[in-house]
This record gives sequence, C-alpha cells and structure tokens, in this order.
Amino acid sequence: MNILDKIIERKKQEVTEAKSKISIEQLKDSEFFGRPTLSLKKTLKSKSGIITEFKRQSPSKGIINNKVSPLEVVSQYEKFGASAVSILTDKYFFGGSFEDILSVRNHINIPILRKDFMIDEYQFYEAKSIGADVVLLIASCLSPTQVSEFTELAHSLDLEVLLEIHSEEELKHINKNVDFVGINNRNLKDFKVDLQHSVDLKNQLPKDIFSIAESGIYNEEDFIFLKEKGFDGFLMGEYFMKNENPGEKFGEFVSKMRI
Ligand SMILES: O=C(O)c1ccccc1NCC(=O)[C@H](O)[C@H](O)COP(=O)(O)O
Repeated sequence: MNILDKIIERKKQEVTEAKSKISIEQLKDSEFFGRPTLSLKKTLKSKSGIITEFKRQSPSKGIINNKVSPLEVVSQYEKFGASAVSILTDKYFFGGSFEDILSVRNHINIPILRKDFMIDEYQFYEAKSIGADVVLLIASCLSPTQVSEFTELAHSLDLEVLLEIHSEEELKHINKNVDFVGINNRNLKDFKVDLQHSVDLKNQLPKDIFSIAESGIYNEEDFIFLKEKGFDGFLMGEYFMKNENPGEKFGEFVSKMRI
C-alpha cells in the first residue's frame, strides 16, 4: 500500500464518522454556508499567481513548522500578494484542521483552497460550511466520472475546482468544467519531484485551461523555470513554511521575483 492508498483508506473512515455526527442539513446552517465565494480565476491574474500553502507537516517531509499560527502566516501571505491560500484540513497526515480555515476566514479577503482528499459528496458541504472557496480533486484518487460529478456539485455550491493530475493517463480525468488543472511535480506514490515531467504534461493540456504547477518548487530557479514554461499559477508550501517567519519569506520572494 502506498501513502496515497493509506490516506484514502483513513479518509473513508473519517468521512463515515463525520457523517454520523453532523448531517448535511446541519452543515448548511453554518454562518459561512451562504457566503458568496471569492474567485481564484480572478486573483490568479490580478495578484502574484502564487497559491501559498499553510502546512505544518507532510508524509514526505515530517514536521515542517508547528510553531506558527495560520492567522499570522496567511495574513502576511495576503499582504504580500498571494493569489490564494491553500490550507490543509487533513489532521492525521498533515496536522491540519477545519479550525485552521475557520480561524482565518473572517480576516482575509483572498480565496481559500480547502486542501484535503475529497472522496465523498459530504466533504463539499463541509468545505462550504467552513468558508472555503476552492476545492482540490486528486485524479489518482477518483474516476473521471467522479471528477465530473464532484465538479458539478462543487459548482452548485459556488466552489471552484482545482483538478490535480500527475501522469499522462490522468489527462482523461480533465473535463471542460474544471476551473484549473494542477500538475503535481511530486509523484505522491514515491515522493520523487520532477519539474520536466510536469512541463511535458503541461504541453498536452487543453490550451484554454488555467494550469497550476504544484509542489517541489524549492528555489527561485525552479519558479522561474516553470513560469517561463507558461504555467498560470504556482502552489508553494514547504519553501515558505520551513522558515521561522513564512510570511516574511514570501514577501522577500515576491520582491526578488518582481511579481
Ligand atoms: O507533500 C506530501 O508529502 C504529500 C504526500 C501525499 C499526498 C499529498 C502530499 N502533499 C500535498 C501537496 O499537494 C503539497 O502540500 C502542495 O502541493 C505543496 O507542496 P510543497 O510546495 O512541496 O510543500
């Protein structure tokens, strides 16, 4: 069993448990459920193009930073021009929680990506109820039909969809309704990072779709390389989070890159 299989196995149990505690009708009662969402399509163009991620730990890197709070970090990310923030809500593998989104929602005015492993309709209602604007669908955990059905559901809740792919085979998961296609530079089965692999895959995407380069952007050269290859957006976590002050590090990066 690879790490992704383990994550999905556990996620299934967690969703079953969550459903037994809180119904979809109860989720709809949340103060955020009816809120108009913020569009990443807009901020991707009007801001730096970077989706900065709040991530305490990961299966590939262990603890990255467990000393900072989501609010101190993401308000700096917003201040220095992040197009959106990605916030992990998976607890067991990434040390995240719904509280990480709830604690910042009323304090920032850029889209929030709920970063989790979406395998059940219920999780889309959860995402909406905690104030997320965008959800991630990971092609390797879903069938093309599920991607299509979940995209429809997300849109009915006014959530945008980032579909993540990693291989040529997963190109068939793309449908015309997904808002963004993310190409993960990291193979989630063995954690190998290969930027050129992503560029090769990007060249096979439909021309009119927003493309996001995800993961393993470890320095300025990586960023410049991917930007020059035409990616519209960049999802970056560890490079900023591993610093004592991730927000400041992002500020320095933006100013060096002149974005
Ligand atoms: O990062 C991992 O170890 C990981 C393992 C299994 C599934 C997902 C994983 N990461 C989620 C992500 O997509 C990254 O956090 C995100 O793209 C940012 O990556 P990075 O800039 O390398 O922190």
